[in-house]
Formats: sequence, structure tokens, C-alpha cells
Amino acid sequence: MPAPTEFLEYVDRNASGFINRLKEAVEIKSVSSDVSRRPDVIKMGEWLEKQLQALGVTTKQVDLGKHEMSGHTLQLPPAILGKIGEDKSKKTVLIYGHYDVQPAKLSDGWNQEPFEFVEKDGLLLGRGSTDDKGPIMGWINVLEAHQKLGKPLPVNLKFVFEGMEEYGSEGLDELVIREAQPGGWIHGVDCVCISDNYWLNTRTPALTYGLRGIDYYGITITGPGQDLHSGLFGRTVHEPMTDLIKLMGSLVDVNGGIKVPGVEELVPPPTEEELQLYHKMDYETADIEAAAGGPVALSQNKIDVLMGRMRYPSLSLHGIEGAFSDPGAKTVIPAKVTGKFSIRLVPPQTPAQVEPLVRAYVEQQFAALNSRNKMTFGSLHSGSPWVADINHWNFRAAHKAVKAVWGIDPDYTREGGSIPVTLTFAESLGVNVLLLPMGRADDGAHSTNEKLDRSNYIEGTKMLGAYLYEVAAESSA
Ligand SMILES: C[C@H](N)C(=O)N[C@@H](Cc1c[nH]cn1)C(=O)O
Ligand SMILES: [Zn+2]
Ligand SMILES: [Zn+2]
Repeated sequence: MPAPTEFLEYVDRNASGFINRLKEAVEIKSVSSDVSRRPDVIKMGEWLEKQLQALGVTTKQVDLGKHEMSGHTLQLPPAILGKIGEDKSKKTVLIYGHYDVQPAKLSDGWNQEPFEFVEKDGLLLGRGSTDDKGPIMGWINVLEAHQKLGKPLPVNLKFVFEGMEEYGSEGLDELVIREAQPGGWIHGVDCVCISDNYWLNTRTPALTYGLRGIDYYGITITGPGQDLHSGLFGRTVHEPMTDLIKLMGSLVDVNGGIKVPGVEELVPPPTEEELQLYHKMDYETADIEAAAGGPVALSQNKIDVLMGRMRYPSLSLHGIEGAFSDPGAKTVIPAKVTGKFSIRLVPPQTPAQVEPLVRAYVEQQFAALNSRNKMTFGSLHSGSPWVADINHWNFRAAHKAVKAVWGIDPDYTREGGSIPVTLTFAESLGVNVLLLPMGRADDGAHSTNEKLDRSNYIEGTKMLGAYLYEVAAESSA
């Protein structure tokens, strides 16, 4: 059942109001990994709950308790649960999204203050515009259109919105497992839809049926009692940074190969059938280079690049806490440094399998340095990979919605990023989960100058609405 014309027209007529809604959301600095921004994350959750309530959604804030971060005990932002419609003759769709964002500073290289929303040249710019505030606002826009038009929604909706996704979704798995039980908030839903990833390129919409998992680690080296003058102490003491750089350098090679024994070996080679899927995707190595903003692809072979993102694990070095990183030339030997890196996991890898391999390797590499410094290794957070069945009516409905709104067939993709709770939804509810991305490959999620194209936001709102109508029309058989 295609989306009614009056819905589609409402979206076009009210585009500027929808953009204002996104502006308000972007300007709340809901950075989950920054201790000082925690009140803003909580404020964002409250703002979102009010938006839902104003559109007739029954909501519940769930306190997820406290957690430790960077030596502080912090209140976790609440999960915002919602529901609208209880018509037993309709399907019930569970929508998930996250209202927290990655950190962003002007000095990272933004052309504007990252939390000041700017609309320019057809782009909606600001931290969180594509990840994941734009898609969440898209769902809210769909609710607004139906309320204002006095039209019933074609399906019942349940919502789970969280504020810790960018920091490993702390506390959420337990909540989802609990609420999936009989009598729980999300028990009995027919399918799940998540809009929190991106097209493979800038022209072809996508349906996504897989995500990589993640294991995020820290290696801390300590030794000196305080930071030291490198002229007075250089070549006289074991230096934490020197040890750390050696360890970090031993993890991955320059072509992306993971040097931790046993990690790559867990992944089976692709079958001929799988290779055909990559052949069919609308993709060129120019797409990754355009999205990356430079000619830096590891291979000029499209299949290698696609498999590198979708079906092989990757190890990335993220940063060093405690290292000198300001402008200038401070001659310091930092006393305590923590190197951060993560491994993106693919089936059948699990964090529980991979973590001991990494720990043993790092310990063995450190022992080989014969350093008198101390090393500690730990996992900061983790999530498992996920793959879904694309032959399900949930995907069929989304395919029809994409075709109706964008006029082309979508690519079927596996995402290189992670959404830790996805597998928990699939397993605890026993239903199909679909990822229906709104943004493009070059949106700059987690990067500088993050944007969502105006057309992706507006047509994306139509697509999310159209998807609900197509779900309603599908037989569950
Ligand atoms: C794909 C999704 N929009 C996303 O960005 N997920 C994050 C999740 C995460 C895990 N640790 C920190 N953030 C990602 O893939 O990095
Ligand atoms: Zn993200
Ligand atoms: Zn996200």
C-alpha cells in the first residue's frame, strides 16, 4: 500500500518546520563520552520525550543507573520508551534510535561551530545531523504529519531511544531483554526498524542487513611518578610513550591486516555466491575516496574495498590519552599514557572470543620490550556483529518504500559500523530487524562538518512513512 499523497504533500509543505526541529535537536550538545556534557545528554532525552508526548505518544523514561567513566561516577542518560496505537488488527513496528552524539570541536577542523546548526547549499550541517538526530526527527516528522492530518498511523509503533550508543550502549541490553518478556513494553512487536547508518555512496539508497560488532580497548603505560623534562631524563628512564607506540604499532599493518594471531583466522573466506553480491552493488573505489576526502583507498578493486568494510574485521588506532597534543613544542616525557584502539568484529567473531587473543598478544609484546614500566590492558566496551535475513517481508516492505520515494532499487549492504543493541533486539524479540538508512556515504558521521542533505532528510522522512504503509500491506506469512 503506497503512502497516501496527502502525507507526502504534508512533508513537502512542512519541510522548513522539520528543519527547525532538527536544528533544535542538533543544538543540544548531547555528547555521551564527555563527562562535562552528561547534563546535556539528559536534557536531550527530556526534549525528545516532550516531542513524542506532544504527538500523542505514551512515554516512559527508564533510569539505567550509574556508570564509571574517566574516573567519575555518572548517571546514565535515560532510555526513552514510547508507544502509539494498540489496534490488534495492525502490525506493531519497533523503532530504535540514539539521541547522543560523538564529540566535536571547532579546532578539529569544522568550518562552523559543530553545535550551531547551519543550512547551506542544500546541506543541513551540525554534529548529529545524520548520526542519529536526523533519522530520529524523521520518525517524529511522520508522527506530526499523521497527527496534523488527522490520519491514523497504518501500524502501531513502539519506540526505544537511548543516549549512550556512542559509548557502547551501557545498560541497554538488560533493559531490552527485560522489556521483551511477556508484559514488557516491547513484547510482541512484529519487526524492528533502525535508521542509523548510511548509503554506500551518494546516489543509491540502501537496505542494510548486517553490522560489524566492536571491541574497544585501552592500553595504559605508567612508570615515572610525574611528567618529566626530556632533557633531564631522556635516555635515562623507560618512557611510557615509547613503550606504548611500540605496542600500538604491533597491532595492525599499513594495509589493514590485523597482527594479533588468531583474529583474522576466525573469519571464513567468501563464497562465490557472496562475491556476486558485491559485484552487483552500485559502487566504485572513487566512492570511498570521495567519502574519505582523499585518494587513500587500500585497493583499487571494488570488491576488496567492499569486503574490507562489510565482511572482514578491522583494527583502528584512535588516540592516546595523556600524550602531548597541543600546538607548540613541549619537551615533556608524559608519565601516564593510554592508547585507545578498537577491533570491528564480523560473524562468527564475538567479543568474548577475541578479547583474550588481544590481551595475550599485548601482554606478550610488552614482555618482549623488557620495560620496567607497568602496562594494564582493558576493554572499554563491546558489542557483537549482526546479520539478518533479507528475504523477510520487513525487507520487502522497505524495498517497495525506497522504490516509491527514490524511484530506484536499493543496494543491499552490510554496514561497517556497529549498533550494539541490534543483535539483542533480534535475539530477545525473535523478529526480523532492518536497517533503513537516511544519510549518504559522505555525511561525515563521527567526523568534521557532519551533514545530512536536505533532500535526504525530507525524502527520507517520506521513505520512513512509506515504509510503515508497506509494512501494513505485507502479509506476515
Ligand atoms: C553506525 C552507528 N551510527 C554508529 O556510529 N555506531 C557507533 C557505535 C559505537 C560503538 N562504540 C562507540 N560508538 C560506531 O560504529 O562507532
Ligand atoms: Zn555514531
Ligand atoms: Zn549512530
